[in-house]
Amino acid sequence: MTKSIGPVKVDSVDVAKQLVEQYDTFLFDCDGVLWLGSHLLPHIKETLDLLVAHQKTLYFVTNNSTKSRAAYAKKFASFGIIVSEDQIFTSGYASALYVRDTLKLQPGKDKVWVFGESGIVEELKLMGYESLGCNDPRLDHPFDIATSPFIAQGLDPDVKAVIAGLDTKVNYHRLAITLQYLQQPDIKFVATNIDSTYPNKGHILPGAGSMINCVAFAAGREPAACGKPNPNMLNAIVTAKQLNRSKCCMVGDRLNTDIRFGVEGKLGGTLLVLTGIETEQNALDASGDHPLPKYYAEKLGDLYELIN
Ligand SMILES: C[C@H](OP(=O)(O)O)C(=O)O
Ligand SMILES: [Mg+2]
Repeated sequence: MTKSIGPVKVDSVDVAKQLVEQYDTFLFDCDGVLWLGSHLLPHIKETLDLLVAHQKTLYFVTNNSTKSRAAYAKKFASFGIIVSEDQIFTSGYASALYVRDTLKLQPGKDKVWVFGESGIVEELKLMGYESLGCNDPRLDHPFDIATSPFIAQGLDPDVKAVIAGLDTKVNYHRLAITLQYLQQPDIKFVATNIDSTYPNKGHILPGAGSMINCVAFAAGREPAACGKPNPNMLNAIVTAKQLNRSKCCMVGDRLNTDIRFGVEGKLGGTLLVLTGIETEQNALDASGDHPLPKYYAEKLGDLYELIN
């Protein structure tokens, strides 16, 4: 049996051209690949333009649920990159699809408690679901069991699911009320993604998984996680866009989400970039419990810098 070679570094024109030529569709993770927060990484626009010029199809698949697909399209536009909403898939959208298609909650009747940000609320609203929690300003007040309106009014009986995701306004009030809903066994527990951290401007910050685990631990429950590496997210994209998995390449910065998503999703290839979470040592370490990428590069912009 031929020994499979390890990850190939994209550090020459030949390898860069080989990678680009063998796939017709590229699925890009966002945080740590395209940008770090509001900082666009080097030669991203040039690389995406180069791929489009080579008739490649591009999609963007992010576990960051804080923005809706429409808001992400605006973020791309702020960098001068024109991307349509239907090229963008977020873990908030994947979670709303799960509520609609798997949990089959009734729009206009069943409500969702959101421990997360507006990206989740906006995707649920597009499907006709009312959300509670999230940006409700009453949750910004320090929790006091004697005065919390959520305790005084009691739980909303129409809430049939909790969606938990990255919430940069997390506080004890939000944790306490989310737990009250999760203590109801009939209320379904959905998580957008499991990322323990996410990269932002040279720092590694607590990710959705860190705060979701807080309420999961308190409730003694495990959520259904909808983002990468959940194959349902990839299946939804492949079906919606009629993709040929063998001609797709997943580009990401995290091994246990992006690269696992691509490898277990049987995509033709994967490219790990080292501008986010992982190091070159991690990219080559076969002893971990995660698959290794087919290719890796210092940054995505190397494709442009090598080929151009
Ligand atoms: C890290 C992740 O975003 P992604 O890297 O999937 O765009 C997230 O923000 O939790
Ligand atoms: Mg990322």
